[in-house]
Amino acid sequence: MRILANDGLVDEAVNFLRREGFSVDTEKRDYEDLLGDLPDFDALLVRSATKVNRELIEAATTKRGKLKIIGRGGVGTDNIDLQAAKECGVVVKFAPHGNINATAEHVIGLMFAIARKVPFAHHTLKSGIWHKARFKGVELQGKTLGLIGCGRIGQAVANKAKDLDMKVIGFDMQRWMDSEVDYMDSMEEVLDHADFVSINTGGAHTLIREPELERMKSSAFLINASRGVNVEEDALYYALKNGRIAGAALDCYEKEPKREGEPFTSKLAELDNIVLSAHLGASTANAARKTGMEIADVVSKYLKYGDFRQSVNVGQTVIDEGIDLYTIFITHEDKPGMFGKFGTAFGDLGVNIQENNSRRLDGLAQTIYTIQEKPTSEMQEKLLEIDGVRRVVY
Ligand SMILES: NC(=O)c1ccc[n+]([C@@H]2O[C@H](COP(=O)([O-])OP(=O)(O)OC[C@H]3O[C@@H](n4cnc5c(N)ncnc54)[C@H](O)[C@@H]3O)[C@@H](O)[C@H]2O)c1
Ligand SMILES: O=C(O)[C@H](O)COP(=O)(O)O
Repeated sequence: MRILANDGLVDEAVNFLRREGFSVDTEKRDYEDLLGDLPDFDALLVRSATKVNRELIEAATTKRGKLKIIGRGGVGTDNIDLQAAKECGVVVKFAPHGNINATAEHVIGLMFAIARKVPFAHHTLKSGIWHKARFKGVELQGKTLGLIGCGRIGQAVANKAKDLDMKVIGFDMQRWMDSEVDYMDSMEEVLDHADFVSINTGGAHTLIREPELERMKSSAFLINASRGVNVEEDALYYALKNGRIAGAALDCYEKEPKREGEPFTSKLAELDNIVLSAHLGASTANAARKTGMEIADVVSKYLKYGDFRQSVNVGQTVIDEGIDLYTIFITHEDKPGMFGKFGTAFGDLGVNIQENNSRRLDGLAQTIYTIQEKPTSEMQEKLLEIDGVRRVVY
């Protein structure tokens, strides 16, 4: 099977996939080339740069199109049309663990950068001018960090901030046990009290507009290493220009260039109370290795064994399907044709099969069918009539 890694993949992951028997192509394709080439690949691996829209997915899944899975080497899947993939029978998986620390460290780094004005001091010294009084900063110790979104990355930021003697408050609809976060009941409460606000929700919603910026302390800093869309850039521009808030540090933007070396334009860059980085949260060798290995592993497992774990557009397990399910256990001879007969028996009884799992016993097989109807004695008898079936229980 063929895998296209369109946004790069560490050598270790490429080698792993080759050892697993896949052929791996890492040559980056632009959109037009992808449209033509993708139908010949079984899997597409991307980071955030490649936009995988409906047109591309449909083109790759027409009758002869082979695309079966899209793997996102990272967390955010907002660059992939998950619904189109679902409609076309393409599973999307992600690899959310490898870049937690890298991103959390970047958030803390951005907080220091904006609080101590390091980039501005660096810039003036590089241009040959000594400024000391102008770059008086603030310390993080004793300040309140307010997290909007307290998931994997938010929690990691909270732990690091605690080690810096910060107070950590946060808002999330889901609360982690044993968290360093002092949970608030609303985002507004966080905005009211925080000296540093860090967005870590991801997703496609705009959370910070003018009213939210108005609520923040005038001495507060906003950090966004989540997604550009989470903060309305126009509103942020005016809040920074008018001194409504003290500063901001951004890693993500409403519009991001797709390729290395492309121009970046934003009026935010005119301001001198903002620090900008080019979506660098996950850009460490460690994160690339961990994330690359993670996505290679879960994509390989889908193609080789039909394993749905770490899927984001379909249930990872039957439990996630959200419907009433029942199990029926069949011990049978391990020979060809058995599953066809089981399928026919269930079909004749009008029973919809959700999933079946099977393991070899000594000379026999143990199969569990997960079905959408409650098992009955009629079902049991019909299955027992099949030649080679030893036992049926439910
Ligand atoms: N800058 C980077 O390079 C970089 C790297 C990795 C991840 N990210 C971004 O960080 C995001 C978070 O990653 P994660 O692994 O922590 O994801 P996660 O799913 O573990 O955490 C996100 C949390 O945000 C919460 N949330 C969602 N909407 C919310 C809202 N309106 N208000 C409050 N909470 C809300 C969710 O309940 C969840 O707990 C990713 O989705 C991605 O967009 C950026
Ligand atoms: O969602 C993510 O994992 C981050 O935004 C990282 O994106 P990248 O892999 O393109 O650096």
